[in-house]
Amino acid sequence: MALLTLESVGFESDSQRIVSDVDLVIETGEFVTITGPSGSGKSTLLKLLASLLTPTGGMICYQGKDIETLSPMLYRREVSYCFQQPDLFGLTVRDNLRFPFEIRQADFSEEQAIRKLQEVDLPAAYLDKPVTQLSGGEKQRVALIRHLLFPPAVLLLDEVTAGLDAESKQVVLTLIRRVRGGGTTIVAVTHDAQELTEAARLITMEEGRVIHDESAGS
Ligand SMILES: Nc1ncnc2c1ncn2[C@@H]1O[C@H](COP(=O)(O)OP(=O)(O)OP(=O)(O)O)[C@@H](O)[C@H]1O
Repeated sequence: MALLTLESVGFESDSQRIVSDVDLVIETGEFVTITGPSGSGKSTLLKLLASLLTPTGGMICYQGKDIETLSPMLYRREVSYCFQQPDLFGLTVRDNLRFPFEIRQADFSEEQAIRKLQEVDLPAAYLDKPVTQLSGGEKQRVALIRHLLFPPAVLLLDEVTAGLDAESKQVVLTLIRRVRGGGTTIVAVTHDAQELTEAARLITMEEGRVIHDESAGS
């Protein structure tokens, strides 16, 4: 089933065309990677999908509905965007993992939070660790599990393994595989060769346009 549909999507800023005429259909459960040279518009396309930017041309539909007509809060629960730089807030890991419960007006489950920490090889004691004491790789692991405590329908990953140490990268890739196995649709911007081999569909961008769109093995 078509989950996300892009029709002639474009984005201009200061009269500069950053994304031009992108037509794509992303089906439920797909794992798509977007690659291409620096400055080719990959992150901008992902931010358009996340509704963090609004297309200046064309339309993006989620389950057949123009995303501009959907509640931003509800859309962001369904379609979760992870930044390259982990966007942690508050004082501790607990503050971050409590957030997804708060926005759903649900009681915080320490057990669920600890289980998620363990999924990314972090011990239960990390719950009360100050975020300032985490390494870059640990911050990214916490940022990712914050997005996954309540699994989204679509996970948008913006170079989440870039700059990570080897151990964190493997932990993150294992997590992404598990998320994929759970049926979440994944769209990942990456330059990383290993991450690229994980995907079933590879989209290449150049100068704001999609120049290749192929399924693995095709
Ligand atoms: N809001 C904006 N206003 C003006 N220019 C922008 C804006 N966002 C991005 N750009 C420019 O658009 C181009 C594409 O940026 P984008 O970050 O999408 O590229 P990218 O393919 O993700 O690059 P990289 O691989 O280096 O992260 C760049 O030249 C960037 O400077």
